[in-house]
Amino acid sequence: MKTVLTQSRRIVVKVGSSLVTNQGTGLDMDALGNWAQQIATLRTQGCEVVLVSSGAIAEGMQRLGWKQRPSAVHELQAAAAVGQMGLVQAYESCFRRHRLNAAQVLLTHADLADRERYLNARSTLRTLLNLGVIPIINENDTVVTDEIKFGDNDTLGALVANLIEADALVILTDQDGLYTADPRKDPGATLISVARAGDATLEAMAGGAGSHIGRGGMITKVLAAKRAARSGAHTVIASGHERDVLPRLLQGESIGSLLTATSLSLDARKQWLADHLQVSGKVMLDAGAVRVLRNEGKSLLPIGVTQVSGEFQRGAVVAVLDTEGQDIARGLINYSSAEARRIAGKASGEIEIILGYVDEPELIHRDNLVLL
Ligand SMILES: Nc1ncnc2c1ncn2[C@@H]1O[C@H](COP(=O)(O)OP(=O)(O)O)[C@@H](O)[C@H]1O
Ligand SMILES: N[C@@H](CCC(=O)OP(=O)(O)O)C(=O)O
Repeated sequence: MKTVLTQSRRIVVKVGSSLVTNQGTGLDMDALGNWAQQIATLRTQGCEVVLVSSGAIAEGMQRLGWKQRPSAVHELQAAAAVGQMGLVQAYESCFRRHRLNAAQVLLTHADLADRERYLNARSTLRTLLNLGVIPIINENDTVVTDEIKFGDNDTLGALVANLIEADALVILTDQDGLYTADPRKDPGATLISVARAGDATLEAMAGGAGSHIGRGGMITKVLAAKRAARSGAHTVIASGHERDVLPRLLQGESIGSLLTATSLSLDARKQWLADHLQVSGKVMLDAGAVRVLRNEGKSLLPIGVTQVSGEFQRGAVVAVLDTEGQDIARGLINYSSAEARRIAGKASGEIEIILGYVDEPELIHRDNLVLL
């Protein structure tokens, strides 16, 4: 299992409230500074990192002088709004020391369930990563109610891993990893070092939050690993206090609990593509394009497309039809419907002349295409 994370080029790191706020006593600047330094190291090694950070509510409570976590949702939302200020300020100054820009991204469940907002979030995050910026994500607590809440940032971390097709999700917490039982309650509990993400026995071991600071506990981390595995991402649950935990993990060291995605990343991504997304448009192919897609496993080029229907944006999932109109594949398309109509039937070399720019020479890359 040593090599699993060494191949990671894009990772999501999630840090929990108890870590970020030193068990609710205020932002732990040393810890934040440490993670920023580790992330800066990963960037110099060519690894893209998205940080999902909790702690807004805990920090807000601290700033407002509240000793007890309120149960009223609007009070929690108010605390989050206050605390988020401190959180981003702190990260901003930590990353500045490494000459890295950070960006605040606040998301809700509805943003990732809605096709257009999902695509917008995805392109923004990809653009930030291309620009070398570190996106710092939290749930947009101000606008969410219980029904549309992620509720815990472990789930949000997994959805972000799906969104950006990350290779790994690293969940840093206040324990060394997943134990056979909650170590706060069972001193005999032992650490699980490797398991398969989605293994049902893990769910039975994982309990809720052991403190009043964190929300989800271990169960949401185990479920997040299962969800992240759907797009091929492996998950590590480890202690955020472990020295240089991120670079060491990416060097292949075994730290904490590794929950592996079973299928190959590409296969899993295709499965996820086939299973999880609605089709927003259709492209019809000529016989030659059908042949190369089916028999040679190639990418779909605009020249093989005879018709484009539906309205969609770049990155949408579209159905691919043969000459008879039969659904033969689906894939993530590199151009919007308006652009695709203009370049349909044209050679890839002509894309720039027609559109004035080229996003990709393929209409759908073979890695983003699944045959049905
Ligand atoms: N099987 C388990 N292994 C480890 N920790 C567990 C387990 N079951 C429950 N826990 C509890 O989960 C807590 C971590 O979750 P949480 O408090 O939500 O942290 P975070 O703020 O990092 O998300 C641990 O402190 C621990 O008490
Ligand atoms: N958006 C909330 C997240 C709460 C949460 O999920 O906490 P945790 O279980 O520590 O990851 C906050 O920033 O306080």
